[in-house]
Amino acid sequence: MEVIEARDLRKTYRGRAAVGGIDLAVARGEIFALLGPNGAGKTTTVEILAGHRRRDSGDVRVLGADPATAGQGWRARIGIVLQDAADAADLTVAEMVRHVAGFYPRPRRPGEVIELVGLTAKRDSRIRTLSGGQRRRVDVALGIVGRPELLFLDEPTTGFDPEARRRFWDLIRTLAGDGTTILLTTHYLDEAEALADRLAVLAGGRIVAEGTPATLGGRAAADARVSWREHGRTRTEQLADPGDLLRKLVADGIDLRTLTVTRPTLEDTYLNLIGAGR
Ligand SMILES: Nc1ncnc2c1ncn2[C@@H]1O[C@H](COP(=O)(O)OP(=O)(O)OP(=O)(O)O)[C@@H](O)[C@H]1O
Repeated sequence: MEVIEARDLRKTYRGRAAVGGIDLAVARGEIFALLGPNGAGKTTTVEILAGHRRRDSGDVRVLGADPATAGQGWRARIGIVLQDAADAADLTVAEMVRHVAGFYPRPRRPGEVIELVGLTAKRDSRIRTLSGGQRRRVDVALGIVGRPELLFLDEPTTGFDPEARRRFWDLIRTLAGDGTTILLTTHYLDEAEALADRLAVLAGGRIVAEGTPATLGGRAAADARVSWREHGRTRTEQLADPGDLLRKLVADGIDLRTLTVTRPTLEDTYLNLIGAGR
């Protein structure tokens, strides 16, 4: 059974469609990424699926229940890291994590969670004294402390330094490996590529493409771009199968240190899709 199922999900704000009829299916243990430009409808979608916002129409099942009417027992099974996380004022990291752990029937140990997000050295610091990236790590800690079956992450790594981001990726992979289902939004294409089993690109409230990072938008079948230096000039050719050209270049004795063969990056593909979606 799918952990998240949505059919023809719609939400309008003052006559403007923020989500204009999307279908989603996410299986248990899957990491699913929602990509899309600012205002595409990602947060609205996540908030509806997490039971934080009412939809106008569409069929939605999340962990077997309708998020619009599901109760406390259902809420205890999900974890949420939203964009505008709560302001924790005067509590320390450890106090806050312990406090939130108290809402769940089977929480992780607060010390373990603080360690997982790399905040052990800051456990007794007041949250308001932390840097932006450190506060975001507290948000992630609060999202996972309840040992959720399903975790919603809305731009979770904004403000993370590169090391914290890699550490977060490892954490997400470990959680998914243990069977946690994860729906995340991100503007970092490398993050989507590193983490997502599948992803969907939203533009203007609609899904314009869906697939794996390797196949999205026909990426796997895209032409290769071959570039090399010859007679002091850079030459470039784009072609489906570069085999013959490469053999010829080798036979011609070109300087192989100048040779590159590339396919469109996920970012190239994404930008193409967004352009096409407008
Ligand atoms: N509470 C609200 N009232 C009115 N309009 C809203 C509200 N929340 C979102 N919108 C509008 O709905 C559209 C989708 O917003 P949403 O926040 O879902 O986009 P997003 O893809 O998450 O963007 P971002 O990448 O900037 O976070 C936008 O045009 C936004 O202005």
